[in-house]
Amino acid sequence: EFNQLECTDKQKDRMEEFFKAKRAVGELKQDDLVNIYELGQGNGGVVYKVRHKPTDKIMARKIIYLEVKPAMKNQIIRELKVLHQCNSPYIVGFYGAFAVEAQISICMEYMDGGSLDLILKKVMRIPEHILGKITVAVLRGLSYLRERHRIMHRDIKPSNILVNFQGEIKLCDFGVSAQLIDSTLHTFIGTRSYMSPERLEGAHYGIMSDIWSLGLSLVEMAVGRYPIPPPSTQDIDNLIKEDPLGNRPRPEGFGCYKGLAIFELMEWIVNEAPPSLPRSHFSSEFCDFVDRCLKKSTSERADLNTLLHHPFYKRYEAESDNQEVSSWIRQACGCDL
Ligand SMILES: O=c1[nH]ccc2cc(OC[C@@H]3CCNC3)c(Cl)cc12
Repeated sequence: EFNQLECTDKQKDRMEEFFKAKRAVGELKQDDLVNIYELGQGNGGVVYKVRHKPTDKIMARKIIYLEVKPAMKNQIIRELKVLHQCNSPYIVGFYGAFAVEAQISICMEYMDGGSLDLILKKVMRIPEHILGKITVAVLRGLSYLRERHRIMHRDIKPSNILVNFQGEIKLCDFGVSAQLIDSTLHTFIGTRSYMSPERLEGAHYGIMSDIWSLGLSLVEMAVGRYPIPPPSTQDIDNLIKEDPLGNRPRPEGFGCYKGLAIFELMEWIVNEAPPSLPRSHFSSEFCDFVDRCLKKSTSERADLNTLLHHPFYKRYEAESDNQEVSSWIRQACGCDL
């Protein structure tokens, strides 16, 4: 069976290409980078599309503003160096990190399809067969981080899953630097939480918390809105009936229902039943997959290995070409020229 840590020849070639480009770039310096435009905000920083002048290489640069003591800043830069060893077809490439005054810059592989939260803003929903490929990439990315680096992601959500026009799907913004995590914990801003009940309750949490976040992200991307409080079956029928293919651009104000305040939302996640997918619109394997990810008790929740043997994962892990995702991303970005 396909060991989720092995790569196809095509994936090996693409990673070799990246290493070659990275060697040409060498040591990153602030003055060698020029901003092209802002790609997005969130996760404690702003991400820019930048050009590395000496090599003309296009990169994504995340800038995090941190008022920390120099000793802590140096520790963060030192810990981020582990990213040089994080090489997988399912993890976004890393060129390097550096600090200038209160700014920490993390330079990464540019993904021209952007992050899935931005894609969701453009289309109504993501179809099940694309979510199947996303699931394969996320589970393989989580396996890689656990098997090779003994770390969990800590922040699985649509905005940390990136896609490109070649149809590749990769994870970014995982918690590799303990100091960076500590320094940014108090700065949480946001109106939604993908955190698991046990994590919200302050209990110990681990990889099983990433599984919950994956389940919640899949329900959101399948239905087309953040799924807490759970949309009624009527809501879902309206969401899907009015646009069965889920490709019409989102009308203004759609989906940003008058949501719960963030604290009420966290209370809901801890106290109420988890969201689920309606079997009327999604395959039973997909519904069962998210149900196993969204068990509130970690002892009932499926772990990574169980999910790697689930029929929903099995249905998509065999396909090795990215063609289907590539054409869907292009049409979603309105770029199928
Ligand atoms: O191309 C990218 N490479 C690495 C990170 C990255 C992050 C991005 O967006 C992240 C923000 C966070 C919240 N919404 C979008 C985009 Cl839009 C492209 C890239």
